[in-house]
Amino acid sequence: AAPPLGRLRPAPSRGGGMSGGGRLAGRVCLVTGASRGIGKGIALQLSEAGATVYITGRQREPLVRAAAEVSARGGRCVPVVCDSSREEEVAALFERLQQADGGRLDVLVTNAFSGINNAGLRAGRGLIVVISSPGGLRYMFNVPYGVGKAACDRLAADCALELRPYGVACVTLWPGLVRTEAVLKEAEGSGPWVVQLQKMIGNSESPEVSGKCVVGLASDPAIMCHSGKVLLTPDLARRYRFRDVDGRPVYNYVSVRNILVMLMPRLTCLFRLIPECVSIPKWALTLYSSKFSVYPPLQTAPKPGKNI
Ligand SMILES: NC(=O)c1ccc[n+]([C@@H]2O[C@H](COP(=O)([O-])OP(=O)(O)OC[C@H]3O[C@@H](n4cnc5c(N)ncnc54)[C@H](O)[C@@H]3O)[C@@H](O)[C@H]2O)c1
Repeated sequence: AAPPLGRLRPAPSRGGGMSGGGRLAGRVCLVTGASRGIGKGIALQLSEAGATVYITGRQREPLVRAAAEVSARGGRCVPVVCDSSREEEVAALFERLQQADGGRLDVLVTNAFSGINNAGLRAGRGLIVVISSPGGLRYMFNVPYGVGKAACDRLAADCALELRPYGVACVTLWPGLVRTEAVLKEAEGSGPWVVQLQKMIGNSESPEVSGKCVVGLASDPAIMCHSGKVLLTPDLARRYRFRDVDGRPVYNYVSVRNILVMLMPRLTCLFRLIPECVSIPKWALTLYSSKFSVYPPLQTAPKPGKNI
């Protein structure tokens, strides 16, 4: 329903704050669902790189608060109240972009998520980054979560094919466990799942890691080589040579060593001999989720859990 947006093209630089000198100066970006969590982390990093960042959310107050934090990083931030599951609100958002920035949109990050699929399954033009998760590979949390993530991954792959002739890249980003406000609150609870979550939080990433990934992709001259792929935050951290905002390396959640340590913590000393950079090959991950292979011996699905 959205009117077509401007194609990826070199942009004139805009004045104001750091936007004259940042890596993404003059770029116009839109991040859906950015009043908190990963969306806000991405908006913060895009702003720090000097971009104009439109952020959306359903409630004005938290969105305006987030916009103030995002602008403080140097770029221009425009908060727009918009429920991504409502067609008419999405159309109005794109209409506004069409008017305000001459219809240009360089980077679209579809992040808005509320456990329902019609919030995350829309697309536009430009560099499109769809935020998804390994829940797209196999059962995680509950049925709508997996269906939504698998659909997001497929949306990005198929859009990449159709948009390639226009020079527009479309990728999926899988963060690891992210220390969002919601995850930290969940970890304050109790129960076996919470105990497991608390252990995993030590190896989690900040919401700005996804932002650094998006900035890296938006500045990558070879971006078309990645179009259509599922990209993992630890892989992009290595490719674009960045660390988390606290200076720690981004945890490699597909590292053979890290997975073995998680499964058999008593043998940690032994597994430490395996270099962390040795990851499970992507083809093996694909086989793990193959629709034609026997599903792992789960007699019953675990009790449906909360989404992350
Ligand atoms: N947190 C993690 O550890 C983690 C890991 C991997 C992937 N992910 C994925 O990243 C995405 C973002 O997750 P998060 O943890 O930041 O979630 P979150 O709940 O912290 O934030 C979601 C944001 O989207 C907004 N939103 C929800 N529905 C919306 C709608 N209809 N219209 C507009 N905005 C809407 C919310 O207001 C909020 O700002 C999700 O797709 C999630 O599955 C999260």
